[in-house]
Amino acid sequence: MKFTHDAIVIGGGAAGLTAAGGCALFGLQVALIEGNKMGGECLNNGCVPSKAIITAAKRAQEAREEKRYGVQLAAPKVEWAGVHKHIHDAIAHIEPHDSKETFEEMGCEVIMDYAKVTGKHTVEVGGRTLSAPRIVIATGSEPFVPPIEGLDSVPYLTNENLFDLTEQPDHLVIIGGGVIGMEMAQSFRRLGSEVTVIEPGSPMGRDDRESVQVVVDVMKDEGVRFIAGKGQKVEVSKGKITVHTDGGDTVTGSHLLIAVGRSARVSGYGLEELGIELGRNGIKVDARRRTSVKNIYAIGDCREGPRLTHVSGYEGSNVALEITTGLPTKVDWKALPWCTYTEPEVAQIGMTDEEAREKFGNDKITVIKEGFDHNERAIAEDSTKGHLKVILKGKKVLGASICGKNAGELLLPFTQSITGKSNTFALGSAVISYPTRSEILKAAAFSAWEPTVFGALPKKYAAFVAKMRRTFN
Ligand SMILES: Cc1cc2nc3c(=O)[nH]c(=O)nc-3n(C[C@H](O)[C@H](O)[C@H](O)COP(=O)(O)OP(=O)(O)OC[C@H]3O[C@@H](n4cnc5c(N)ncnc54)[C@H](O)[C@@H]3O)c2cc1C
Ligand SMILES: NC(=O)c1ccc[n+]([C@@H]2O[C@H](COP(=O)([O-])OP(=O)(O)OC[C@H]3O[C@@H](n4cnc5c(N)ncnc54)[C@H](O)[C@@H]3O)[C@@H](O)[C@H]2O)c1
Repeated sequence: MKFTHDAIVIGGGAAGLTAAGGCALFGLQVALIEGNKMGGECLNNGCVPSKAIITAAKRAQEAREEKRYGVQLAAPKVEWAGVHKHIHDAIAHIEPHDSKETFEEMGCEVIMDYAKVTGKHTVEVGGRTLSAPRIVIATGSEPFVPPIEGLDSVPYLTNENLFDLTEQPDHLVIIGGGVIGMEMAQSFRRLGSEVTVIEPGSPMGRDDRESVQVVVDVMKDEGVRFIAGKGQKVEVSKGKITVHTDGGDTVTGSHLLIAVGRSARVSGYGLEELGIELGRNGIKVDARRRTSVKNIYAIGDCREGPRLTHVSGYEGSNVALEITTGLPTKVDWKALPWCTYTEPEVAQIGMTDEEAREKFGNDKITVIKEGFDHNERAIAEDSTKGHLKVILKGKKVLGASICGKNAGELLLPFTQSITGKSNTFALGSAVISYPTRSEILKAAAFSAWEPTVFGALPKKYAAFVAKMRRTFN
């Protein structure tokens, strides 16, 4: 078969951009296909707008504590148009990093249209048939909308329209106390909306219990109301939305946000027809991110597994490396970090206390806990809420849970403790929680290695592997 490209990447979000960019920098012929907006969820409806609103909310909260440290601020006056502008300015500022032009400059052929996988090696897009030895699916996920009675006749928000609100909600009712629910609950409350969160289990269920409790207490103090239960039925009357829970509670608000998790985008573009195996919520992949059709990879939110921007980026670069070098490249989650950007932040790397005890048994695990109330910088800054917990098996670090100001920035040393690698190459390829300032360290280390990694010799080698693959598949 004569191929049009060396690799075809479907999806221009964090996962697809990293995979396509990586392959192109090694000199491969890459087609990058995006049907909607370059940058995907993170840039347009996810991390960037959510972190922008968190910033506006922090500013309002700080001003609310009018008199502090002998300094007086005026009480906050929130103008929603300004908040909306800040959110969209942040998106516009970052947009060029992910643009069609940027990726064309890197050497990709960028096609703005929806793609369909039509065979093991073929993809149809915009009336053309493209072919390549390797295809990468990076189609992402969308908000899961649960089967709640009445929901189809009630206007509701998800992360796809939340950041387009042109007026501030009087009372935002949020179904789901996961990561989105908690970050948005605190933000809207701080900006002056009444907020109620409906959550059946423990909020932010994947995180360390003690850390989550600190945040829940802070949010309750700030006026967020929590209702234990599942959203079961919703109705709208005179512009107000009422949610009934399975526990018999009722709450009426002006706006409703659904934040109960994600659905992987797996249908409507040829996967079923090709017999690619699907799991409960996403494409099934092996440790190398190969699907059941081995020359087709699936990375990022569309496959089963963790759904985070830095995870999408990590998988994208792993797959690019495997495609260009021909060497198997497995993912490793031992040192996976993540952070929820509430105030205080809740950051995690590796195992939590509970996970380690469950896996190795109570007697094998030691947990060291240090409170920020003994940290003199925290005392001077009057931000002593929270702690650091290091989870050890013997002297080996299995994980760390941090709750406190800028907790996400404190994870990096534990990446090195868990992996045992600390040189600049390791730093340049470390998985770092997104978005944190710590990423600048990785960027600098990566830049130091860039001329070597994408130098003439590796490119020659990649060209040889690509030629072999075009000949022998
Ligand atoms: C509100 C919110 C806040 C978040 N905050 C954070 C955070 O702070 N930190 C963090 O790490 N993660 C965060 N996330 C998660 C993060 O946004 C996702 O994990 C990440 O964006 C997934 O990237 P992806 O490339 O896998 O998928 P996506 O970004 O969804 O990209 C997939 C792309 O594929 C395109 N596509 C789909 N089908 C086709 C097709 N057939 N043909 C062509 N194109 C197609 C889509 O249009 C889309 O652009 C947040 C998510 C949300 C919703
Ligand atoms: N800071 C970050 O890294 C960040 C921020 C936002 C989102 N994200 C990513 O976005 C994804 C989606 O986040 P999310 O908050 O939608 O999902 P989530 O999985 O974090 O939380 C969903 C919550 O909804 C609850 N729930 C389910 N059904 C319900 C019902 N009927 N009524 C009430 N509650 C119900 C669940 O118990 C759970 O706590 C996650 O994969 C996350 O990784 C990451």
